[in-house]
Amino acid sequence: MAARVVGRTGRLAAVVRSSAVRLQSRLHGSTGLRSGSQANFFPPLEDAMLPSGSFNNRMALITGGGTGLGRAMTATLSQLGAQCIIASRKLDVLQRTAEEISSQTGNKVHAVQCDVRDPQAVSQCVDQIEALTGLPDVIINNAAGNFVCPSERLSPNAWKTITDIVLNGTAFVTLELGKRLIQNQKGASFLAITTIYAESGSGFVVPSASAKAGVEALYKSLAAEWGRYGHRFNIIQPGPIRTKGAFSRLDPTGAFEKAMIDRIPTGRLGTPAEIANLAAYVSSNYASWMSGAVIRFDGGEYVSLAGEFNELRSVTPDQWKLLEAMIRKTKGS
Ligand SMILES: CC/C=C\C/C=C\C=C\C(=O)SCCNC(=O)CCNC(=O)[C@H](O)C(C)(C)COP(=O)(O)OP(=O)(O)OC[C@H]1O[C@@H](n2cnc3c(N)ncnc32)[C@H](O)[C@@H]1OP(=O)(O)O
Ligand SMILES: NC(=O)C1=CN([C@@H]2O[C@H](COP(=O)(O)OP(=O)(O)OC[C@H]3O[C@@H](n4cnc5c(N)ncnc54)[C@H](OP(=O)(O)O)[C@@H]3O)[C@@H](O)[C@H]2O)C=CC1
Repeated sequence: MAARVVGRTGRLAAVVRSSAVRLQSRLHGSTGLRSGSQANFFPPLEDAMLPSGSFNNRMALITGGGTGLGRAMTATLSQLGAQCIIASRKLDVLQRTAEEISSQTGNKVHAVQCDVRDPQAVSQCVDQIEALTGLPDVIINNAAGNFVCPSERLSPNAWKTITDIVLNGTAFVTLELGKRLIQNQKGASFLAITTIYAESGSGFVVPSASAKAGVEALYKSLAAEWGRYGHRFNIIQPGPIRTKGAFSRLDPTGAFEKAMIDRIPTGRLGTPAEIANLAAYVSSNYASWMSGAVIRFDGGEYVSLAGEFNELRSVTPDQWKLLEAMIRKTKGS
């Protein structure tokens, strides 16, 4: 009798395992099955969400605003009436983006060259901003550097490069602007763009994970300390959103993208316009009671990766009947 039960259990386990493997391989195959079906429930909306004019007479600084997600945030804020300043290392890229967005929205976008790793350059950049627009009402710390690399291959300078851009760069920009805003008794909204693995840590992007975790500690700390000066500090943790900057350094072959989509419950990547809408809301006066918030914006990827039993998604209804019967048959421990 015991042998029969054990035999049957073993066969069932094998059936469940092989069916899960089949399903997994279908999901990871080129058809992109889950992104083709589940994603239909969650279509991305691309229009600006807030009422037009929500940022009239407001100045916004977006670091790394020339490309990718920073560019999308700049476009949305500009469309909503803000005068934007975008700052990063490549002036030609910034100028091109500034002209394109200005010509579409009719609102001025200024391009200012700045390497956020250099505190002197940051101070000069803020001088320039003060001369151009006055101190900003909205600051989005979006600039970052990253690449996948086994930690044993990282040189000291590789570590320093990423942590300097992400943690020190964010700190230099935030402290320089914060001090001047405090001196001028002007309130402001500060937003930092981190990542879902700032919370969990992640192998193969260890300098980025460490620095982004530091940025989160910085912003949560200042939310508590500088509310008295009229400053709000919030954090958005995006999940994967296709940009050239991120995907060329984190998924250079394109092989990883399918696996990411397969584990995201909403069945697709995010879009730059979606994060731009969230950033606009957090930076707007509609969110004036929001400070110290950490907003995960990832289509459900984080919880999908974390849950011990989430792989059971691949068990079929027939297999569940068998599993349930086995569980119900169990008496005692
Ligand atoms: C698929 C997406 C899913 C999820 C995404 C989740 C999170 C995403 C987070 C992000 O931050 S994505 C944004 C990514 N964007 C960027 O990185 C844009 C800016 N990046 C750069 O400019 C470069 O990539 C940079 C970060 C390397 C900085 O450029 P810089 O010119 O200042 O540095 P160097 O080229 O001189 O390199 C410095 C140092 O690092 C070593 N190094 C560079 N690349 C690698 C590598 N791929 N692997 C290992 N080491 C690398 C380089 O050799 C230098 O060290 P040494 O001097 O040689 O010791
Ligand atoms: N795309 C994604 O899937 C995800 C992105 N993120 C975060 O979103 C943000 C935007 O990333 P994304 O748009 O994808 O990638 P991009 O590579 O397009 O953006 C990074 C920006 O940072 C700027 N930058 C890099 N180094 C410096 C520096 N030393 N000084 C000033 N600016 C610098 C770059 O401009 P330049 O080269 O001109 O200096 C670039 O515009 C980052 O904070 C990233 O960590 C988080 C999770 C997921």
